[in-house]
Amino acid sequence: MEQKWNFSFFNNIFKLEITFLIDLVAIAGFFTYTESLKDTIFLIPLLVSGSLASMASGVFNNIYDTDIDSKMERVSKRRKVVYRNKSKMIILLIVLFAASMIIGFSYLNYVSVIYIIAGFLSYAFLYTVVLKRRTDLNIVFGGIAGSFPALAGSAAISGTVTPAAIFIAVLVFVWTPTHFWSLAIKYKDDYSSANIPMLPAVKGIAITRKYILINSIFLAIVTIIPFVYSRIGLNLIYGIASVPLALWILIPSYYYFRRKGEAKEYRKLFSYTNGYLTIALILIIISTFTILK
Ligand code: HEM
Ligand SMILES: CC(C)=CCC/C(C)=C/CC/C(C)=C/COP(=O)(O)OP(=O)(O)O
Repeated sequence: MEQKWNFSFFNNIFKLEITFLIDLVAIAGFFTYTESLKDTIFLIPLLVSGSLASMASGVFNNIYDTDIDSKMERVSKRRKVVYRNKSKMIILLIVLFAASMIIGFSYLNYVSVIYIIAGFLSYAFLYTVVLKRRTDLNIVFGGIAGSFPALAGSAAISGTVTPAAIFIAVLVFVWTPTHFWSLAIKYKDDYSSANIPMLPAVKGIAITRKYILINSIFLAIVTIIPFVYSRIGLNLIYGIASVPLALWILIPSYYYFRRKGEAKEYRKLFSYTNGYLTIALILIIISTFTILK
């Protein structure tokens, strides 16, 4: 059947939905450094360079994982395209990453580009090559890939990493296990057949439900830290909103834990995690612009 070149095709190959949320992480990091709208011109090279690097890391992951992806129903369509066009994918990977570096080193502070490179390397190598096939903690440590965009955003103009950008980096790192493990419950059998040691495939769904709840409690605590620790530099807007935001992830995590939710229910919690992070990042951006310090 002829492959349709539509959004879902490009999303599959370049992991575009992940890149969009990664871009929001970088934007939030950026605005923790500057409240001046005249600096927003720097967002263009930051988002172009960061998105190209994120897409390049996704293409690397798809090329490297063709062997295991052939055993997983969820990624079977993507795998066919990548496997049949391996040399084109390698050229694409090189072009995307080179373009990212040219734009980054031409228009951004070099510290910011170093964080973009760190994000690429932590996803492409630390997670994909080193951790993914070896340990059931692969996504816990591999999750650092999503933290580097916050630091890249903060450092875009002057190379400075703000305390609030470090907070965002920590928040995304702690968010990742709830995000992915809630999805991994649905694809447990896929990961078992591909022999990938994702938590539900190794320790079972009951343990994974418990780990998700424990991680969500930890994430809820981290969410409200700026409310009680003003040195992070987020103001009352974020502080007050952080309490319902913490409940946004805590209540569904507890609800599905108690209901002993299976695959389709935990797919809902997965969607909640993306909603949670989107709202958290928007609140952080708003709070950097308001005077309620
Ligand atoms: C080690 C870390 C991570 C792992 C293992 C992971 C895994 C996944 C997987 C397997 C999917 C489903 C893709 C599909 O439907 O085929 C996904 C979707 C997604 N991830 Fe993650 N992810 C990680 C980190 C992140 C980060 C850091 C972000 C953004 C900050 C993110 C945002 C998203 C978004 C927006 C989607 C699409 C949501 C949807 O399909 O409705 N992920 N992730
Ligand atoms: C600054 C910069 C470049 C940051 C990169 C951030 C980034 C793209 C993180 C990716 C997150 C991730 C591990 C996705 C799933 O991979 P998977 O192999 O588990 O998913 P799959 O089975 O769908 O391929």
